[in-house]
Amino acid sequence: MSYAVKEAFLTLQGEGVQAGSRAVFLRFAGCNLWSGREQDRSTAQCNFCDTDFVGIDGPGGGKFANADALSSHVEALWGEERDFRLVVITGGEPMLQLDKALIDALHARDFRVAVESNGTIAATPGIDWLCVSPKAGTEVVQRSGDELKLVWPQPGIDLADLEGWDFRHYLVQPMDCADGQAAVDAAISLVMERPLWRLTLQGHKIVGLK
Ligand SMILES: C[S@@+](CC[C@H](N)C(=O)[O-])C[C@H]1O[C@@H](n2cnc3c(N)ncnc32)[C@H](O)[C@@H]1O
Ligand SMILES: Nc1nc2[nH]cc(C(=O)O)c2c(=O)[nH]1
Ligand code: SF4
Ligand SMILES: [Mg+2]
Repeated sequence: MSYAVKEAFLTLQGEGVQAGSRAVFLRFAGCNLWSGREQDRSTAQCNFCDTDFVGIDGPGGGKFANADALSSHVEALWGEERDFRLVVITGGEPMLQLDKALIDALHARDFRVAVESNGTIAATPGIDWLCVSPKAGTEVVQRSGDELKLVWPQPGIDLADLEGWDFRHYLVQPMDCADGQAAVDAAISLVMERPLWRLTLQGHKIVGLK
Protein backbone atom coordinates (compact mmCIF):
# COMPACT_ATOMS: atom_id res chain seq x y z
CA MET A 1 0.00 0.00 0.00
CA SER A 2 1.16 3.58 -0.62
CA TYR A 3 1.07 6.33 2.00
CA ALA A 4 0.19 10.04 1.68
CA VAL A 5 2.35 12.04 4.09
CA LYS A 6 1.73 15.74 4.74
CA GLU A 7 5.08 16.27 6.48
CA ALA A 8 7.79 14.45 8.42
CA PHE A 9 10.33 16.04 10.72
CA LEU A 10 12.59 15.51 13.71
CA THR A 11 11.55 17.29 16.90
CA LEU A 12 10.69 16.62 20.55
CA GLN A 13 7.38 15.07 21.47
CA GLY A 14 5.55 18.08 22.89
CA GLU A 15 2.54 16.43 24.48
CA GLY A 16 1.55 13.70 26.87
CA VAL A 17 3.49 11.36 29.12
CA GLN A 18 6.39 11.08 26.63
CA ALA A 19 6.80 14.86 26.31
CA GLY A 20 10.42 15.87 25.88
CA SER A 21 11.48 12.76 23.97
CA ARG A 22 13.40 13.08 20.70
CA ALA A 23 11.08 11.79 17.99
CA VAL A 24 10.47 11.73 14.27
CA PHE A 25 6.97 12.99 13.54
CA LEU A 26 5.16 11.42 10.64
CA ARG A 27 2.03 13.37 9.79
CA PHE A 28 -0.30 11.54 7.45
CA ALA A 29 -2.58 13.52 5.16
CA GLY A 30 -6.35 13.50 5.65
CA CYS A 31 -8.82 13.12 8.50
CA ASN A 32 -12.23 11.50 8.87
CA LEU A 33 -13.58 14.26 11.18
CA TRP A 34 -12.76 17.37 9.12
CA SER A 35 -11.88 18.04 5.46
CA GLY A 36 -9.13 20.42 6.60
CA ARG A 37 -10.72 23.29 4.66
CA GLU A 38 -11.48 26.39 6.73
CA GLN A 39 -14.89 26.84 5.08
CA ASP A 40 -15.92 23.43 6.47
CA ARG A 41 -14.61 23.94 9.99
CA SER A 42 -17.84 25.17 11.62
CA THR A 43 -19.81 22.15 10.38
CA ALA A 44 -17.08 19.55 10.96
CA GLN A 45 -17.28 16.81 13.60
CA CYS A 46 -14.01 18.17 15.00
CA ASN A 47 -13.79 21.96 14.77
CA PHE A 48 -10.85 23.04 16.95
CA CYS A 49 -8.00 21.40 15.05
CA ASP A 50 -4.65 23.20 15.25
CA THR A 51 -3.09 21.36 12.29
CA ASP A 52 -2.78 21.59 8.50
CA PHE A 53 -2.98 18.02 7.24
CA VAL A 54 -4.17 18.67 3.67
CA GLY A 55 -2.00 17.45 0.82
CA ILE A 56 1.54 16.08 0.72
CA ASP A 57 3.39 19.35 0.23
CA GLY A 58 4.95 19.90 3.66
CA PRO A 59 8.63 19.48 4.60
CA GLY A 60 9.50 15.80 4.39
CA GLY A 61 6.08 15.04 2.91
CA GLY A 62 5.18 13.16 -0.23
CA LYS A 63 3.71 9.96 -1.58
CA PHE A 64 5.57 6.84 -0.47
CA ALA A 65 5.13 3.71 -2.53
CA ASN A 66 5.46 1.18 0.25
CA ALA A 67 6.33 0.58 3.91
CA ASP A 68 10.04 0.09 3.22
CA ALA A 69 10.33 3.44 1.44
CA LEU A 70 8.50 5.29 4.22
CA SER A 71 10.38 3.62 7.08
CA SER A 72 13.65 4.39 5.30
CA HIS A 73 12.59 8.06 5.12
CA VAL A 74 11.84 8.03 8.87
CA GLU A 75 15.21 6.46 9.59
CA ALA A 76 17.03 9.12 7.52
CA LEU A 77 15.31 11.86 9.54
CA TRP A 78 16.31 10.17 12.82
CA GLY A 79 19.97 9.67 11.89
CA GLU A 80 22.50 7.00 12.80
CA GLU A 81 21.80 6.55 16.52
CA ARG A 82 20.32 3.09 17.08
CA ASP A 83 19.10 3.53 20.65
CA PHE A 84 15.84 5.13 21.77
CA ARG A 85 14.45 5.41 18.27
CA LEU A 86 10.92 6.85 18.44
CA VAL A 87 8.48 7.73 15.69
CA VAL A 88 5.18 9.49 16.44
CA ILE A 89 2.59 8.83 13.77
CA THR A 90 -0.10 11.49 13.65
CA GLY A 91 -2.10 13.47 11.15
CA GLY A 92 -4.78 14.09 10.24
CA GLU A 93 -6.07 10.75 11.39
CA PRO A 94 -3.28 8.18 11.12
CA MET A 95 -5.52 5.15 11.46
CA LEU A 96 -6.85 5.87 7.96
CA GLN A 97 -3.47 4.71 6.61
CA LEU A 98 -1.38 3.00 9.28
CA ASP A 99 -1.17 -0.71 8.56
CA LYS A 100 0.76 -3.69 9.91
CA ALA A 101 3.30 -3.51 7.08
CA LEU A 102 4.42 -0.04 8.16
CA ILE A 103 4.56 -0.94 11.86
CA ASP A 104 6.63 -4.03 11.02
CA ALA A 105 8.99 -2.03 8.78
CA LEU A 106 9.53 0.57 11.53
CA HIS A 107 10.12 -2.14 14.14
CA ALA A 108 12.67 -3.73 11.81
CA ARG A 109 14.58 -0.43 11.96
CA ASP A 110 14.39 -0.44 15.78
CA PHE A 111 11.73 2.26 16.14
CA ARG A 112 9.18 2.35 18.91
CA VAL A 113 5.93 3.32 17.25
CA ALA A 114 3.75 5.90 19.01
CA VAL A 115 0.41 6.95 17.53
CA GLU A 116 -1.92 9.91 18.07
CA SER A 117 -5.50 8.98 17.12
CA ASN A 118 -9.00 10.34 17.56
CA GLY A 119 -10.14 6.81 18.44
CA THR A 120 -12.98 6.55 15.92
CA ILE A 121 -11.13 3.82 13.98
CA ALA A 122 -9.80 0.74 15.80
CA ALA A 123 -6.03 0.86 16.28
CA THR A 124 -3.83 -1.44 14.22
CA PRO A 125 -2.21 -4.11 16.44
CA GLY A 126 1.49 -3.69 17.19
CA ILE A 127 1.53 -0.02 18.24
CA ASP A 128 3.94 0.52 21.16
CA TRP A 129 2.35 3.68 22.57
CA LEU A 130 -1.23 4.64 21.76
CA CYS A 131 -2.67 8.05 22.56
CA VAL A 132 -6.40 8.47 22.00
CA SER A 133 -7.91 11.96 21.99
CA PRO A 134 -11.72 11.79 21.99
CA LYS A 135 -13.83 14.38 20.22
CA ALA A 136 -17.30 15.29 21.57
CA GLY A 137 -20.15 13.85 19.53
CA THR A 138 -18.07 11.14 17.86
CA GLU A 139 -18.27 7.39 18.46
CA VAL A 140 -14.97 6.33 20.00
CA VAL A 141 -14.41 2.63 19.30
CA GLN A 142 -10.81 2.52 20.57
CA ARG A 143 -11.40 2.63 24.35
CA SER A 144 -8.08 1.22 25.53
CA GLY A 145 -4.52 2.38 25.16
CA ASP A 146 -1.59 4.01 26.93
CA GLU A 147 -2.86 7.56 27.31
CA LEU A 148 -6.18 9.25 26.86
CA LYS A 149 -5.58 12.93 26.07
CA LEU A 150 -8.66 15.08 26.33
CA VAL A 151 -8.56 18.55 24.77
CA TRP A 152 -10.49 20.87 27.09
CA PRO A 153 -12.97 22.45 27.36
CA GLN A 154 -15.21 20.41 25.06
CA PRO A 155 -18.96 20.74 25.69
CA GLY A 156 -20.74 17.39 25.40
CA ILE A 157 -17.98 15.21 26.86
CA ASP A 158 -19.07 12.76 29.60
CA LEU A 159 -16.03 12.59 31.88
CA ALA A 160 -17.42 9.72 33.99
CA ASP A 161 -17.84 7.67 30.82
CA LEU A 162 -14.21 8.27 29.74
CA GLU A 163 -12.99 7.41 33.23
CA GLY A 164 -14.46 3.91 32.79
CA TRP A 165 -12.33 3.23 29.70
CA ASP A 166 -9.06 1.29 29.87
CA PHE A 167 -6.14 3.75 29.73
CA ARG A 168 -2.98 3.89 31.84
CA HIS A 169 -2.89 7.70 31.91
CA TYR A 170 -5.69 10.28 31.83
CA LEU A 171 -4.47 13.65 30.56
CA VAL A 172 -6.20 16.94 29.97
CA GLN A 173 -4.74 19.37 27.42
CA PRO A 174 -5.93 22.97 27.26
CA MET A 175 -7.45 23.84 23.90
CA ASP A 176 -5.27 26.17 21.84
CA CYS A 177 -7.92 28.72 20.93
CA ALA A 178 -8.76 32.43 21.04
CA ASP A 179 -9.13 32.41 24.85
CA GLY A 180 -6.24 30.12 25.68
CA GLN A 181 -5.97 31.28 29.30
CA ALA A 182 -9.61 30.35 29.94
CA ALA A 183 -8.88 26.88 28.55
CA VAL A 184 -5.83 26.53 30.82
CA ASP A 185 -7.93 27.60 33.82
CA ALA A 186 -10.67 25.12 32.91
CA ALA A 187 -8.12 22.29 32.56
CA ILE A 188 -6.58 23.09 35.95
CA SER A 189 -10.07 23.12 37.52
CA LEU A 190 -10.79 19.70 36.02
CA VAL A 191 -7.66 18.24 37.62
CA MET A 192 -8.44 19.89 40.94
CA GLU A 193 -11.89 18.31 40.93
CA ARG A 194 -10.91 14.90 39.48
CA PRO A 195 -7.39 13.83 40.55
CA LEU A 196 -7.32 10.87 38.15
CA TRP A 197 -6.47 13.46 35.51
CA ARG A 198 -3.14 15.20 34.89
CA LEU A 199 -2.46 18.45 33.06
CA THR A 200 -0.41 18.21 29.85
CA LEU A 201 0.71 21.33 27.99
CA GLN A 202 1.74 21.59 24.34
CA GLY A 203 5.41 22.08 25.22
CA HIS A 204 6.61 22.40 21.62
CA LYS A 205 4.50 25.55 21.23
CA ILE A 206 5.92 26.99 24.47
CA VAL A 207 9.55 26.49 23.42
CA GLY A 208 9.11 27.25 19.70
CA LEU A 209 9.55 23.77 18.25
CA LYS A 210 7.39 22.39 15.45
C1 LIG B 1 -3.85 17.20 15.13
S1 LIG B 1 -4.31 15.80 16.09
C2 LIG B 1 -3.91 14.42 15.00
C3 LIG B 1 -4.22 13.07 15.58
C4 LIG B 1 -5.69 12.68 15.66
N1 LIG B 1 -6.44 13.09 14.54
C5 LIG B 1 -6.31 13.20 16.95
O1 LIG B 1 -7.15 14.10 16.86
O2 LIG B 1 -5.94 12.69 18.00
C6 LIG B 1 -2.99 15.69 17.31
C7 LIG B 1 -3.35 16.07 18.72
O3 LIG B 1 -3.61 17.47 18.78
C8 LIG B 1 -4.75 17.69 19.58
N2 LIG B 1 -5.29 19.00 19.21
C9 LIG B 1 -5.84 19.33 18.04
N3 LIG B 1 -6.22 20.60 18.04
C10 LIG B 1 -5.90 21.10 19.25
C11 LIG B 1 -6.04 22.38 19.86
N4 LIG B 1 -6.62 23.40 19.22
N5 LIG B 1 -5.58 22.54 21.12
C12 LIG B 1 -5.00 21.52 21.77
N6 LIG B 1 -4.83 20.29 21.25
C13 LIG B 1 -5.28 20.09 20.01
C14 LIG B 1 -5.62 16.51 19.23
O4 LIG B 1 -6.68 16.31 20.14
C15 LIG B 1 -4.62 15.40 19.25
O5 LIG B 1 -4.41 14.94 20.56
N1 LIG C 1 6.37 18.63 18.85
C1 LIG C 1 5.14 18.17 18.62
N2 LIG C 1 4.60 17.31 19.49
C2 LIG C 1 3.35 16.83 19.19
N3 LIG C 1 2.64 15.90 19.87
C3 LIG C 1 1.52 15.63 19.19
C4 LIG C 1 1.48 16.40 18.05
C5 LIG C 1 0.50 16.21 16.97
O1 LIG C 1 0.25 17.11 16.18
O2 LIG C 1 -0.03 15.10 16.89
C6 LIG C 1 2.64 17.19 18.05
C7 LIG C 1 3.22 18.16 17.16
O3 LIG C 1 2.64 18.61 16.18
N4 LIG C 1 4.48 18.59 17.49
S1 SF4 D 1 -9.57 14.53 14.58
FE1 SF4 D 1 -7.44 15.22 14.90
S2 SF4 D 1 -6.62 15.73 12.85
FE2 SF4 D 1 -8.84 15.46 12.66
S3 SF4 D 1 -9.61 17.53 12.75
FE3 SF4 D 1 -9.67 16.72 14.86
S4 SF4 D 1 -7.72 17.22 15.84
FE4 SF4 D 1 -7.50 17.58 13.63
MG1 LIG E 1 0.35 19.15 16.67
